[in-house]
Amino acid sequence: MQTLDQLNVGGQRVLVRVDYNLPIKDGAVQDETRVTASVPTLQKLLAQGASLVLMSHLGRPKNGPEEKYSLRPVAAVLEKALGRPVRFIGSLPSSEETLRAVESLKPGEVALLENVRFEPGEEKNDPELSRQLARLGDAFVLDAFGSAHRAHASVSGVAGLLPHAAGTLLQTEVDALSRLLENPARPYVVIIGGAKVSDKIKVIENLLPGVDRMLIGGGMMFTFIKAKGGQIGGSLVEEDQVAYAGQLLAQYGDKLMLPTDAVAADKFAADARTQVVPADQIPDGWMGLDIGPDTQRAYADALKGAKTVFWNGPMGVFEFPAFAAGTNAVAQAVADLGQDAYTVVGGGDSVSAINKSGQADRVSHISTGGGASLELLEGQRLPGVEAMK
Ligand SMILES: Nc1ncnc2c1ncn2[C@@H]1O[C@H](COP(=O)(O)OP(=O)(O)O)[C@@H](O)[C@H]1O
Ligand SMILES: O=C(OP(=O)(O)O)[C@H](O)COP(=O)(O)O
Repeated sequence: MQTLDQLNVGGQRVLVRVDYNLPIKDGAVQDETRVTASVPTLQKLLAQGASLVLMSHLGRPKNGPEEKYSLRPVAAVLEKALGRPVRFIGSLPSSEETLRAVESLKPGEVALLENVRFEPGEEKNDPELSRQLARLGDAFVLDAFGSAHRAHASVSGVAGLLPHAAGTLLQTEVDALSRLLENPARPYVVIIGGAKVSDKIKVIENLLPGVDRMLIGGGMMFTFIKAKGGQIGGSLVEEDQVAYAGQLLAQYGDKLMLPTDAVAADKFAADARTQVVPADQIPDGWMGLDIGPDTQRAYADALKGAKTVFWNGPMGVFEFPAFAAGTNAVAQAVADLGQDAYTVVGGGDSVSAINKSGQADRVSHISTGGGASLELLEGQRLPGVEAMK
């Protein structure tokens, strides 16, 4: 990839794609890792006398602008992390209003644009949107490792239209994850959970041949349990992928570990009634929101002695304390491996969870990308990385 040193940005306006898709609850940012991780790149560009136009997505808005997906709360977080004012530009990134606003930036000034996914062309990688975004800078820097697997206008589309380079976060992440690709020390254990089941179940097949064990938790578990004929009540499931999950179990059953028990809830809420049940016997009207105590012990045992670990996706709905025990138990087991293992935890919510558990300092690498890391680990070329070559 081209590096920042290969760009001469003094006096220029630099368009920077960051990943500020932060976990936000009731308007409050829950975890700032993705912002603080971007600061070295931003400081480096500012030190060279550039002005900065930052763009990111937040969540998955489907119908244009919506207040709950606004990046406005992130501007204050960035201001604090950067120690200088940040101008939030609330108009659509492609609009003339945004162009006029960024044209008035002076060297050393920083602007944050509104959510690029409010633009219908963003996820379609619409060339017209890429052209409009390219007007906002003299050069383009990609530092959004967490989005590098998306061939979207603000990630790869705009790169072809401006002199470009990878930011230091993107570079550091690719280097840290490459260690997992090149002869990982064994046993190598991968843990997958979370809620983005349809995205992430696809990478499991390509990861399985290279790992010694894969532990499944979170919302991911129920598609597998259903494939085994289990009863999953109202739990998260990807019906289209049940047959595929069955094939994976038939081929790799010896490597794949599934939960034996789960914490079931009578509603998706912090104050739900709960009960621990066998993971394949979730009653009708109930949903599985965490792995149970037997599974926590079994997963901690499976992690003992591991020399390489990659974890993406919380084991349960850790945002509610009643469903955080599974995630915390796995965080503890990964952290307890200490210096004897190379341990990587990645993903917006997974990082938020390990920070909350107090174990973050004890893992080798905290990655800002979940899906991006998984795609890199299964050997795929990431559109963002390719665009920076
Ligand atoms: N059993 C479950 N049912 C529904 N959602 C779950 C379950 N377990 C975990 N989750 C949710 O998964 C989300 C994180 O998933 P994901 O985005 O895939 O992870 P990451 O951001 O770390 O890549 C969390 O918000 C968590 O509440
Ligand atoms: O949070 C992200 O991915 P992750 O949950 O896999 O870490 C990235 O910002 C990508 O978001 P997307 O999966 O909606 O494209």
